[in-house]
Amino acid sequence: MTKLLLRALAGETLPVPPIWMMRQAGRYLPEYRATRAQAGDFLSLCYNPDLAAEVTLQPIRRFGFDAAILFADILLVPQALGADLWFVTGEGPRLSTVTTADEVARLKPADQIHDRLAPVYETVRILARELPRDTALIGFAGAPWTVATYMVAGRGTPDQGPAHALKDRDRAAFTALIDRITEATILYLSAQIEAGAEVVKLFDSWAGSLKGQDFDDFAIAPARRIIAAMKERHPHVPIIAFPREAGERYIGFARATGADCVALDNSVGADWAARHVQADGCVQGNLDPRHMVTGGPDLVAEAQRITRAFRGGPHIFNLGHGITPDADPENVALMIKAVRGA
Ligand SMILES: Cc1c2[nH]c(c1CCC(=O)O)Cc1[nH]c(c(CCC(=O)O)c1C)Cc1[nH]c(c(CCC(=O)O)c1C)Cc1[nH]c(c(C)c1CCC(=O)O)C2
Repeated sequence: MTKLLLRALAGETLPVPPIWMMRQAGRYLPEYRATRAQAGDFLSLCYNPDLAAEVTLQPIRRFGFDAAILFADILLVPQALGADLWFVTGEGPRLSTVTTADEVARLKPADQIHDRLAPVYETVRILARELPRDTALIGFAGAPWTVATYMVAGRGTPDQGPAHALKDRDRAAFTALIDRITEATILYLSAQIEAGAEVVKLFDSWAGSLKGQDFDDFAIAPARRIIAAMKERHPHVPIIAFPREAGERYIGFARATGADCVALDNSVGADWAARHVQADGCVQGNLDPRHMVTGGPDLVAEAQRITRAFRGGPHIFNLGHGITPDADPENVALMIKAVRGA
């Protein structure tokens, strides 16, 4: 029997949707915090294949999710392209910045990323061996726009202002940056698939800040290019695209990019998305991650409402964004029970 996640991605309408959670390996789990302490810090954990595989498996053991997502980070690609990367505890990522055509040109060629990323491929190989037979393995990368917002600003920003400024001031340099990330992403995802990833997901967390033609040029076009290259190299590997906060632009996104599934954030209504997005194929989402903190009957009611809203077509149950460190693991168990018993 094929894995539930792969059946949903192939377009099958299932009586009970497969379920997994963004950031399911993370700080809300005491066993994650212990393994991270053993690794020393977050990046050392990402580059330690045994420990990265261990934290990937922890939520599978505890909750029995239908999918595991490789433990790594979208910012490993900029680092492999030559940017300095470090994490400031309690604040988030910091990178050396790329803000001129010269600095873009000085990044490493895309085909030189593999030395740095080899430990990630090893993590995938370990997982492909060790996961339970019913659990699908998801690889991932950041989408070029989202990765570029961190490379230009050197950190996370509330409005992606620095990347918008570069795009508006020097569109050629910005486009060259997007192209370099796009090429690296194709090679990175292909290597993950060759190591054993069965599905890949593109995280465009800041897609919502692109408006009008910019959304077409920097959210749709790079995703379409990556997906076309992946379909040529690995035609049977499904691809999930997550253009977070795309709003109305979720409509037609799967057709425009070739994605097999569109992941929805929790700012769109499930009934609306069932009508306008699921009509084109599989969707993933979209419970507000706040419910993992607050729990109770509201959590159960919302999880069941979403499950029922998407019941008429292919659906993967997930949160609308990552689970937060203040979440209670008991609420995760409650969510799974609500969805599987809905
Ligand atoms: C924007 C982005 C990043 N990383 C990622 C995104 C896109 C998705 C999203 O919007 O959340 C994606 C990501 N990051 C991580 C994964 C692993 C797989 C998963 O469990 O989903 C994935 C898929 C681990 C992580 N990546 C990070 C953590 C927490 C680090 C820690 O243990 O201290 C984890 C588990 C750190 C990280 N990494 C990043 C930031 C901004 C931060 C700091 C914020 C935070 O602390 O939550 C960049």
